[in-house]
Amino acid sequence: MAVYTQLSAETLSDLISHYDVGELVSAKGIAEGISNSNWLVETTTSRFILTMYERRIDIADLPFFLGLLDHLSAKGLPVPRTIHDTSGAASRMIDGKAVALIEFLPGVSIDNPTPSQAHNVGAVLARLHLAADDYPGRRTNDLGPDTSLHVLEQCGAEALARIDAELPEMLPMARSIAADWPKDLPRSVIHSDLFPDNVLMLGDEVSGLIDFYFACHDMTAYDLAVTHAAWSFDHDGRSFRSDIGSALIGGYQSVRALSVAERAAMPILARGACMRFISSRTQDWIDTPTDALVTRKDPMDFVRRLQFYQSNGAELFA
Ligand SMILES: Nc1ncnc2c1ncn2[C@@H]1O[C@H](COP(=O)(O)OP(=O)(O)O)[C@@H](O)[C@H]1O
Ligand SMILES: N[C@@H](CCOP(=O)(O)O)C(=O)O
Repeated sequence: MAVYTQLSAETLSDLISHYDVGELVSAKGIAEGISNSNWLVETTTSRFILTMYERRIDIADLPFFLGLLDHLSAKGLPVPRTIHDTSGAASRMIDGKAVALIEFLPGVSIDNPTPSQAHNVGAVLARLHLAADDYPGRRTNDLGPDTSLHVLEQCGAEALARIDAELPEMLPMARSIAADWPKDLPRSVIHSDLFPDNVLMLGDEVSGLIDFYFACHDMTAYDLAVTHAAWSFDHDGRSFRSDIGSALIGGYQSVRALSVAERAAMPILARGACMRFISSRTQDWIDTPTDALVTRKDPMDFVRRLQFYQSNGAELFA
């Protein structure tokens, strides 16, 4: 579940009265997601998503995230635009927490993509990179390979072994990824968390890209590597779907060709992408009480993916 905060009907009505969107009809908490509280809000004029920012988001970054939604949406990407309140503000505060109202987009998240769907996800990711290139906002990636290494070192080998006997093996791996991380590849604003649950689809078409709250400036090929790792395996990372991986990269390259250097870097970028999710999931695993109303995500799902890339990355991206 992801409704961390209960909002009364009066609070919601009062909030909606600050926007030019009609009157509140209903607000339903959305179970999906783990970081923020989300409600599907219906007013007398339309449907919206109301997000309350709860965890991992520095409120100072909100103008970057919300401005990016409007920038990409204005360029024709399937990205929700933000609804500004009657004073022109893209976010408001409720009891010390920031909230934003954004456009509701149709579509469903896909668990088992077809190659055609994966192709279209790859293509829209490349369009996103091209469209974001002139976005004036700046935000550095604070979840790069040095952070992954630091997080795992802070947890320590003993705590890692308590989660899984194989997890401590990720410490030397994280060191080598951080040491060899490429630096001179093309950059833009990247989504950096384009998992299936952050893509809405209608049939084969991508109808929505959501959850830009890890977006930052970084290497575009790294974003493709994150997306490849998130889409091309079954749920627990035990089996690789080569048709999906190829379709994703083919779709990306139908819009933006990878350079020779980007292609050569894909194996380490894919390992680094896995390490980023191993480290955040490990940290959450340790920090989240077992009785919390949030389902913890297993870091081992991405250890298996990383091991796959370690063994097969060179041929896979050749
Ligand atoms: N603009 C949108 N249009 C339609 N549904 C949305 C939109 N934004 C979020 N959702 C729904 O809310 C859920 C959680 O949103 P998300 O931004 O992924 O939350 P979290 O940051 O907590 O992971 C999504 O899985 C989707 O069902
Ligand atoms: N995609 C990440 C988790 C990030 O959480 P989100 O709900 O904000 O997308 C993972 O799978 O570890």
